[in-house]
Amino acid sequence: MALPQPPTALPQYLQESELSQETRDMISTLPREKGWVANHLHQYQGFWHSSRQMQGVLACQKHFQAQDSDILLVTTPKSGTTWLKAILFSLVKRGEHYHPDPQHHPLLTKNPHVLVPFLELNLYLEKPVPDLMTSYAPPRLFSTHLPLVSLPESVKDSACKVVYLCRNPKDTFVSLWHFTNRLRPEGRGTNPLEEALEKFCRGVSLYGPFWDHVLGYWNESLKRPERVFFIKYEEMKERPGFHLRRLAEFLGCPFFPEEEAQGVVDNILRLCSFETLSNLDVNKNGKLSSGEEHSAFFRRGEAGEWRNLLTAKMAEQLDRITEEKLQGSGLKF
Ligand SMILES: Nc1ncnc2c1ncn2[C@@H]1O[C@H](COP(=O)(O)OS(=O)(=O)O)[C@@H](OP(=O)(O)O)[C@H]1O
Repeated sequence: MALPQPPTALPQYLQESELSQETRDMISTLPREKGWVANHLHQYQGFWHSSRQMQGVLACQKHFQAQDSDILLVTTPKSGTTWLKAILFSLVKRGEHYHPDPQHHPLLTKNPHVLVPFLELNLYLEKPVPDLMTSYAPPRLFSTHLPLVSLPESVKDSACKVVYLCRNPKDTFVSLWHFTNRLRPEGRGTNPLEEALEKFCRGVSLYGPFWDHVLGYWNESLKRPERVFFIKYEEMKERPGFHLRRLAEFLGCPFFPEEEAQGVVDNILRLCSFETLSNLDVNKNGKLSSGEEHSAFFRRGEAGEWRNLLTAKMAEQLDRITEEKLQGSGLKF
Protein backbone atom coordinates (compact mmCIF):
# COMPACT_ATOMS: atom_id res chain seq x y z
CA MET A 1 0.00 0.00 0.00
CA ALA A 2 1.35 3.40 -0.97
CA LEU A 3 2.13 5.66 1.93
CA PRO A 4 0.44 9.07 1.90
CA GLN A 5 2.47 11.72 0.07
CA PRO A 6 4.61 14.08 2.15
CA PRO A 7 2.47 16.98 3.27
CA THR A 8 2.30 19.86 0.84
CA ALA A 9 1.90 22.06 3.94
CA LEU A 10 5.55 21.53 4.96
CA PRO A 11 7.21 24.88 5.57
CA GLN A 12 9.32 25.83 2.57
CA TYR A 13 12.58 25.41 4.45
CA LEU A 14 11.82 21.72 4.91
CA GLN A 15 10.84 21.02 1.29
CA GLU A 16 13.37 19.53 -1.08
CA SER A 17 12.12 20.88 -4.40
CA GLU A 18 13.38 23.92 -6.29
CA LEU A 19 16.99 23.73 -5.22
CA SER A 20 19.51 25.57 -7.38
CA GLN A 21 22.09 23.50 -9.25
CA GLU A 22 24.80 25.14 -7.12
CA THR A 23 23.11 23.93 -3.93
CA ARG A 24 22.56 20.43 -5.35
CA ASP A 25 26.23 20.20 -6.30
CA MET A 26 27.32 21.38 -2.88
CA ILE A 27 24.91 19.07 -1.05
CA SER A 28 26.05 16.04 -3.03
CA THR A 29 29.50 16.39 -1.42
CA LEU A 30 28.18 16.49 2.17
CA PRO A 31 27.49 13.72 4.69
CA ARG A 32 23.76 12.95 4.68
CA GLU A 33 21.34 11.31 7.13
CA LYS A 34 17.65 10.59 7.10
CA GLY A 35 16.13 13.36 9.20
CA TRP A 36 13.32 13.30 11.73
CA VAL A 37 12.21 16.86 11.09
CA ALA A 38 13.06 17.17 7.39
CA ASN A 39 13.36 14.15 5.06
CA HIS A 40 17.11 14.52 4.85
CA LEU A 41 19.72 16.43 6.76
CA HIS A 42 23.15 17.41 5.46
CA GLN A 43 26.18 18.08 7.59
CA TYR A 44 27.84 21.38 6.75
CA GLN A 45 30.62 22.91 8.86
CA GLY A 46 29.81 20.36 11.57
CA PHE A 47 26.05 21.10 11.80
CA TRP A 48 22.96 19.50 10.24
CA HIS A 49 20.63 21.32 7.85
CA SER A 50 17.69 20.43 5.61
CA SER A 51 18.32 20.58 1.83
CA ARG A 52 16.34 23.77 1.29
CA GLN A 53 17.81 25.40 4.35
CA MET A 54 21.29 24.73 2.94
CA GLN A 55 20.42 27.03 0.06
CA GLY A 56 19.62 29.81 2.52
CA VAL A 57 22.73 29.16 4.60
CA LEU A 58 24.93 29.42 1.50
CA ALA A 59 23.11 32.53 0.23
CA CYS A 60 23.44 34.12 3.62
CA GLN A 61 27.16 33.41 3.83
CA LYS A 62 27.67 34.76 0.34
CA HIS A 63 25.51 37.88 0.36
CA PHE A 64 24.72 39.14 3.84
CA GLN A 65 26.47 42.41 4.63
CA ALA A 66 26.27 43.18 8.32
CA GLN A 67 26.23 46.76 9.56
CA ASP A 68 27.81 47.84 12.83
CA SER A 69 24.39 48.88 14.15
CA ASP A 70 22.71 45.53 13.36
CA ILE A 71 21.33 43.35 16.14
CA LEU A 72 21.37 39.63 15.49
CA LEU A 73 19.25 37.30 17.59
CA VAL A 74 20.81 33.84 17.41
CA THR A 75 18.93 30.89 18.86
CA THR A 76 18.75 27.13 18.85
CA PRO A 77 15.43 26.05 17.29
CA LYS A 78 12.55 25.90 19.79
CA SER A 79 14.35 27.82 22.50
CA GLY A 80 11.91 30.75 22.62
CA THR A 81 12.96 32.63 19.49
CA THR A 82 9.42 33.95 18.96
CA TRP A 83 9.38 35.40 22.46
CA LEU A 84 12.79 37.03 22.23
CA LYS A 85 11.96 38.45 18.80
CA ALA A 86 8.93 40.16 20.31
CA ILE A 87 10.96 41.43 23.27
CA LEU A 88 13.83 42.70 21.15
CA PHE A 89 11.50 44.43 18.72
CA SER A 90 9.51 46.18 21.43
CA LEU A 91 12.69 47.08 23.32
CA VAL A 92 14.71 48.49 20.45
CA LYS A 93 11.85 50.14 18.56
CA ARG A 94 10.11 51.45 21.67
CA GLY A 95 10.60 55.11 20.79
CA GLU A 96 8.77 54.55 17.53
CA HIS A 97 6.03 52.25 18.72
CA TYR A 98 5.31 52.63 22.41
CA HIS A 99 4.60 56.29 22.39
CA PRO A 100 2.19 57.76 21.98
CA ASP A 101 -0.16 54.88 21.24
CA PRO A 102 0.55 51.39 22.58
CA GLN A 103 -2.85 50.28 21.23
CA HIS A 104 -1.35 50.26 17.77
CA HIS A 105 1.82 48.36 18.50
CA PRO A 106 2.86 46.28 15.45
CA LEU A 107 3.04 43.14 17.61
CA LEU A 108 -0.73 43.27 18.01
CA THR A 109 -1.26 42.65 14.31
CA LYS A 110 1.98 41.04 13.11
CA ASN A 111 3.66 37.80 14.15
CA PRO A 112 7.14 38.37 15.69
CA HIS A 113 8.72 36.35 12.85
CA VAL A 114 7.40 38.91 10.38
CA LEU A 115 8.84 41.84 12.34
CA VAL A 116 12.23 40.18 12.89
CA PRO A 117 13.02 38.04 9.85
CA PHE A 118 15.15 34.93 9.84
CA LEU A 119 18.31 35.68 7.89
CA GLU A 120 18.91 32.35 6.24
CA LEU A 121 15.25 31.67 5.57
CA ASN A 122 14.28 35.04 4.20
CA LEU A 123 17.29 35.54 2.01
CA TYR A 124 15.93 33.06 -0.47
CA LEU A 125 12.31 32.66 0.48
CA GLU A 126 10.90 36.10 0.80
CA LYS A 127 12.76 38.84 -0.92
CA PRO A 128 15.86 39.27 -3.03
CA VAL A 129 18.85 40.18 -0.89
CA PRO A 130 19.17 43.88 -1.80
CA ASP A 131 15.50 44.45 -1.03
CA LEU A 132 15.70 42.91 2.40
CA MET A 133 18.79 44.87 3.22
CA THR A 134 17.35 48.27 2.36
CA SER A 135 13.89 47.91 3.86
CA TYR A 136 15.00 48.25 7.49
CA ALA A 137 15.82 51.44 9.32
CA PRO A 138 18.75 51.09 11.75
CA PRO A 139 19.14 49.26 13.95
CA ARG A 140 18.17 46.35 11.75
CA LEU A 141 16.96 43.34 13.67
CA PHE A 142 17.56 39.89 12.26
CA SER A 143 17.44 36.43 13.66
CA THR A 144 19.22 33.23 12.72
CA HIS A 145 19.79 29.69 13.96
CA LEU A 146 23.26 29.60 12.36
CA PRO A 147 26.04 28.17 14.52
CA LEU A 148 28.96 30.46 15.30
CA VAL A 149 31.27 28.82 12.74
CA SER A 150 28.76 29.40 9.96
CA LEU A 151 28.02 33.08 10.56
CA PRO A 152 28.72 35.20 7.47
CA GLU A 153 32.17 36.77 7.49
CA SER A 154 30.65 40.25 7.51
CA VAL A 155 29.05 39.51 10.90
CA LYS A 156 32.38 38.46 12.33
CA ASP A 157 34.10 41.53 10.87
CA SER A 158 31.48 44.07 11.98
CA ALA A 159 30.73 45.46 15.43
CA CYS A 160 27.13 44.26 15.33
CA LYS A 161 25.72 42.81 18.54
CA VAL A 162 24.59 39.25 19.03
CA VAL A 163 21.90 38.18 21.48
CA TYR A 164 22.08 34.41 21.97
CA LEU A 165 19.18 32.42 23.42
CA CYS A 166 19.09 28.73 24.26
CA ARG A 167 16.98 26.47 26.46
CA ASN A 168 17.31 23.37 28.55
CA PRO A 169 17.96 20.54 26.05
CA LYS A 170 15.12 18.41 27.45
CA ASP A 171 12.51 21.13 26.82
CA THR A 172 14.15 22.02 23.50
CA PHE A 173 13.90 18.43 22.32
CA VAL A 174 10.32 18.05 23.52
CA SER A 175 9.24 21.30 21.87
CA LEU A 176 10.87 20.25 18.59
CA TRP A 177 9.28 16.81 18.78
CA HIS A 178 5.80 18.30 19.20
CA PHE A 179 6.52 20.67 16.32
CA THR A 180 7.46 17.77 14.01
CA ASN A 181 4.20 16.04 14.80
CA ARG A 182 2.26 19.04 13.52
CA LEU A 183 4.06 18.62 10.20
CA ARG A 184 3.17 14.96 9.72
CA PRO A 185 0.45 14.14 7.19
CA GLU A 186 -2.86 13.00 8.53
CA GLY A 187 -2.89 9.37 9.50
CA ARG A 188 0.87 9.20 10.09
CA GLY A 189 0.50 9.60 13.85
CA THR A 190 3.34 10.95 15.91
CA ASN A 191 7.05 10.84 15.22
CA PRO A 192 8.48 7.82 17.10
CA LEU A 193 9.87 9.42 20.25
CA GLU A 194 12.78 7.00 20.80
CA GLU A 195 14.02 7.38 17.22
CA ALA A 196 13.82 11.15 17.42
CA LEU A 197 15.67 11.19 20.72
CA GLU A 198 18.38 8.89 19.41
CA LYS A 199 18.98 11.28 16.50
CA PHE A 200 18.86 14.39 18.70
CA CYS A 201 21.41 12.83 21.06
CA ARG A 202 23.74 12.12 18.12
CA GLY A 203 23.35 15.73 17.05
CA VAL A 204 21.32 14.88 13.95
CA SER A 205 18.63 17.51 14.25
CA LEU A 206 18.00 20.93 12.70
CA TYR A 207 21.12 23.03 13.38
CA GLY A 208 22.39 20.26 15.69
CA PRO A 209 24.40 19.13 17.54
CA PHE A 210 22.55 21.22 20.12
CA TRP A 211 25.49 21.17 22.57
CA ASP A 212 28.10 22.32 20.03
CA HIS A 213 25.78 25.16 18.99
CA VAL A 214 25.38 26.36 22.56
CA LEU A 215 29.06 25.96 23.44
CA GLY A 216 30.20 27.97 20.43
CA TYR A 217 28.26 31.04 21.56
CA TRP A 218 28.85 30.46 25.27
CA ASN A 219 32.61 30.58 24.75
CA GLU A 220 32.29 33.59 22.46
CA SER A 221 30.21 35.42 25.10
CA LEU A 222 33.01 34.82 27.63
CA LYS A 223 35.65 36.11 25.21
CA ARG A 224 33.62 39.06 23.92
CA PRO A 225 30.96 39.97 26.49
CA GLU A 226 30.48 43.36 24.86
CA ARG A 227 29.45 41.66 21.60
CA VAL A 228 27.61 38.52 22.67
CA PHE A 229 24.82 38.48 25.25
CA PHE A 230 24.09 34.90 26.35
CA ILE A 231 20.76 34.06 27.97
CA LYS A 232 18.73 30.94 28.73
CA TYR A 233 14.96 30.65 28.34
CA GLU A 234 14.68 29.53 31.95
CA GLU A 235 16.57 32.60 33.21
CA MET A 236 14.32 34.89 31.22
CA LYS A 237 11.24 33.13 32.60
CA GLU A 238 12.46 33.44 36.17
CA ARG A 239 13.58 37.08 36.22
CA PRO A 240 12.18 38.73 33.08
CA GLY A 241 12.41 42.32 34.32
CA PHE A 242 16.00 41.95 35.50
CA HIS A 243 17.17 40.39 32.22
CA LEU A 244 15.21 42.83 30.06
CA ARG A 245 17.01 45.71 31.77
CA ARG A 246 20.37 43.95 31.28
CA LEU A 247 19.53 43.44 27.62
CA ALA A 248 18.64 47.12 27.25
CA GLU A 249 22.02 48.10 28.78
CA PHE A 250 23.86 45.67 26.52
CA LEU A 251 22.17 47.06 23.41
CA GLY A 252 22.91 50.64 24.43
CA CYS A 253 19.26 51.59 24.99
CA PRO A 254 18.78 51.51 28.79
CA PHE A 255 15.44 52.49 30.27
CA PHE A 256 15.22 56.12 31.37
CA PRO A 257 13.93 56.87 34.88
CA GLU A 258 10.77 58.34 33.33
CA GLU A 259 10.18 55.09 31.46
CA GLU A 260 10.69 53.12 34.65
CA ALA A 261 8.18 55.39 36.38
CA GLN A 262 5.69 54.82 33.55
CA GLY A 263 6.03 51.02 33.84
CA VAL A 264 7.45 50.55 30.34
CA VAL A 265 9.38 47.40 31.37
CA ASP A 266 6.23 45.72 32.63
CA ASN A 267 4.30 46.84 29.56
CA ILE A 268 6.85 45.25 27.25
CA LEU A 269 6.84 42.02 29.22
CA ARG A 270 3.04 41.89 29.27
CA LEU A 271 2.79 42.56 25.54
CA CYS A 272 5.35 39.84 24.75
CA SER A 273 4.04 37.26 27.21
CA PHE A 274 2.86 33.87 26.01
CA GLU A 275 -0.65 34.69 27.22
CA THR A 276 -0.90 37.92 25.25
CA LEU A 277 0.78 36.82 22.03
CA SER A 278 -0.82 33.39 21.76
CA ASN A 279 -4.30 34.86 22.19
CA LEU A 280 -4.01 37.49 19.47
CA ASP A 281 -6.06 36.89 16.33
CA VAL A 282 -3.02 37.21 14.12
CA ASN A 283 -1.21 34.45 15.99
CA LYS A 284 -4.24 32.15 16.22
CA ASN A 285 -5.14 32.31 12.55
CA GLY A 286 -2.27 33.72 10.46
CA LYS A 287 0.40 31.98 8.40
CA LEU A 288 3.94 32.97 7.46
CA SER A 289 4.71 33.31 3.75
CA SER A 290 6.93 30.24 4.20
CA GLY A 291 3.80 28.21 5.01
CA GLU A 292 3.97 27.82 8.80
CA GLU A 293 0.90 28.60 10.84
CA HIS A 294 1.61 31.30 13.40
CA SER A 295 -0.03 29.13 16.03
CA ALA A 296 2.77 26.54 15.58
CA PHE A 297 5.09 28.87 17.51
CA PHE A 298 2.89 28.85 20.61
CA ARG A 299 2.32 25.56 22.42
CA ARG A 300 2.75 25.62 26.21
CA GLY A 301 5.47 28.19 26.81
CA GLU A 302 6.62 26.65 30.10
CA ALA A 303 9.94 25.65 31.61
CA GLY A 304 10.22 22.01 32.72
CA GLU A 305 7.33 20.77 30.60
CA TRP A 306 9.52 17.85 29.39
CA ARG A 307 8.29 15.98 32.47
CA ASN A 308 4.98 15.34 30.70
CA LEU A 309 6.65 13.40 27.89
CA LEU A 310 10.10 12.00 28.69
CA THR A 311 10.60 8.88 30.78
CA ALA A 312 13.13 9.02 33.64
CA LYS A 313 15.52 7.01 31.45
CA MET A 314 15.23 9.42 28.54
CA ALA A 315 15.77 12.40 30.82
CA GLU A 316 18.85 10.74 32.33
CA GLN A 317 20.25 10.07 28.89
CA LEU A 318 19.92 13.72 27.92
CA ASP A 319 21.32 14.87 31.28
CA ARG A 320 24.33 12.58 30.91
CA ILE A 321 25.18 13.86 27.43
CA THR A 322 24.71 17.45 28.57
CA GLU A 323 27.05 16.93 31.50
CA GLU A 324 29.70 15.26 29.33
CA LYS A 325 29.55 17.84 26.56
CA LEU A 326 29.52 20.90 28.80
CA GLN A 327 32.09 19.63 31.27
CA GLY A 328 34.64 22.30 32.13
CA SER A 329 32.82 25.02 30.23
CA GLY A 330 31.16 26.64 33.24
CA LEU A 331 27.79 26.30 31.53
CA LYS A 332 25.00 24.29 33.14
CA PHE A 333 21.35 23.55 32.40
N1 LIG B 1 5.91 34.66 24.56
C1 LIG B 1 6.40 33.47 24.87
N2 LIG B 1 6.84 33.22 26.13
C2 LIG B 1 7.34 32.02 26.47
N3 LIG B 1 7.46 30.99 25.60
C3 LIG B 1 7.04 31.19 24.34
C4 LIG B 1 6.51 32.43 23.91
N4 LIG B 1 6.20 32.33 22.61
C5 LIG B 1 6.51 31.08 22.22
N5 LIG B 1 7.02 30.38 23.26
C6 LIG B 1 7.46 28.98 23.27
O1 LIG B 1 8.72 28.86 22.58
C7 LIG B 1 8.77 27.59 21.91
C8 LIG B 1 8.95 27.81 20.42
O2 LIG B 1 10.31 28.13 20.23
P1 LIG B 1 10.84 29.10 19.09
O3 LIG B 1 10.05 30.34 19.10
O4 LIG B 1 12.30 29.20 19.30
O5 LIG B 1 10.52 28.29 17.76
S1 LIG B 1 11.30 28.49 16.38
O6 LIG B 1 12.67 27.95 16.55
O7 LIG B 1 11.29 29.91 16.04
O8 LIG B 1 10.52 27.68 15.40
C9 LIG B 1 7.46 26.89 22.22
O9 LIG B 1 7.74 26.13 23.40
P2 LIG B 1 6.88 24.87 23.85
O10 LIG B 1 5.55 25.39 24.30
O11 LIG B 1 7.64 24.24 24.99
O12 LIG B 1 6.77 23.94 22.68
C10 LIG B 1 6.55 28.06 22.48
O13 LIG B 1 5.39 27.74 23.19
